[in-house]
Amino acid sequence: MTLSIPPAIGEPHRLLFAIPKKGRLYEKTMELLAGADIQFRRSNRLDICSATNHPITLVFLPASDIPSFVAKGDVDLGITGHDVILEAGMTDLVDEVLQLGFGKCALQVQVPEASGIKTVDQLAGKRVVTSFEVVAAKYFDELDAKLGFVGDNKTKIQYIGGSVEAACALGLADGIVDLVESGETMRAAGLHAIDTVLNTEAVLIKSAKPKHEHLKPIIDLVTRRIAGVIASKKYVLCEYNIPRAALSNATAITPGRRAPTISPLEDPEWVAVSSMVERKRVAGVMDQLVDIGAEDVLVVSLDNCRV
Ligand SMILES: Nc1ncnc2c1ncn2[C@@H]1O[C@H](COP(=O)(O)OP(=O)(O)OP(=O)(O)O)[C@@H](O)[C@H]1O
Ligand SMILES: O=P(O)(O)OC[C@H]1O[C@H](OP(=O)(O)OP(=O)(O)O)[C@H](O)[C@@H]1O
Ligand SMILES: [Mg+2]
Repeated sequence: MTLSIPPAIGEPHRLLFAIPKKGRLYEKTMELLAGADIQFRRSNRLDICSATNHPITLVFLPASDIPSFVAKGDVDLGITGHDVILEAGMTDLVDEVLQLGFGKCALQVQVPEASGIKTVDQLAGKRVVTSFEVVAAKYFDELDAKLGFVGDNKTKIQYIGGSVEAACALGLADGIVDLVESGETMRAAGLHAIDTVLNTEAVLIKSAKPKHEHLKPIIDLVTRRIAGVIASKKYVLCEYNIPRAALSNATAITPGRRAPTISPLEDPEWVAVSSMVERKRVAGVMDQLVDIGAEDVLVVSLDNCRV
């Protein structure tokens, strides 16, 4: 598809694409845009800029503001965390088009290791500090209801904007609800997790009721390109030679996405096979292939692809 020269910002047929302006999602989102060949030059400190090779305007926003901008159709596409969409109460108003494979972490209930609290039932009714007050309130409302806690006996949720892990040591809370990836922050604060509220990763979102129907082709193009970048990180190409007699066993090990490519070799007893394999499975796949007689097993990284 050929796209016309971009008109100026604000012209109606430019796609507005919201990008996290800082934090954990920023670097990976920049890599994704580069992989999708969305080129731009952002002036220092400016939060809006035009792509130079597509009719797209990038808007740099806090990750937590992106769901409501997209839900209202004020921007057409956005990248943010699944957790942020739930916290903003926007699940019904935005479509999560693609899971992006980064920003993976879990929202967990944590208590001081020294507290003796082992279950969320023991924490219920006490003080909980979090940046996720909506999600945490829903979680503890359900728990309080299950335990029959009402009125003053209900769990007290208090919002703070950051450094949530310090709340227990400061005497502000008996437990917290916060994100955990490696667990380093949690352990450094002397906390341990007693339950997982949700798992999250970065997602590409669009409005469930888009304002600009005529932008559908460029939305689809960007979505396909980003899907291609993600697939190229998720898969590798595995190539090997195998005796014809072992081919059916080999293709069971490497079935590919649709089907493996099988090519004849000069030696009629042998064939060459080429197949996409999930990167995280590839070491085990290579072991199995060698076990059934494969030779010259090669693994090739993908720069980009369309799936
Ligand atoms: N440790 C982490 N590992 C992976 N993803 C994370 C982690 N922390 C946050 N995220 C994801 O990134 C989203 C934005 O959080 P982040 O902390 O990067 O933004 P921020 O709080 O606006 O930035 P900052 O912490 O720099 O002020 C979260 O909602 C979550 O989806
Ligand atoms: O399990 P870990 O790998 O340690 O990651 C978890 C930490 O990452 C995020 O904090 P961030 O660094 O964004 O700082 P913030 O608390 O100021 O937002 C999150 O709020 C946790 O504190
Ligand atoms: Mg943060």
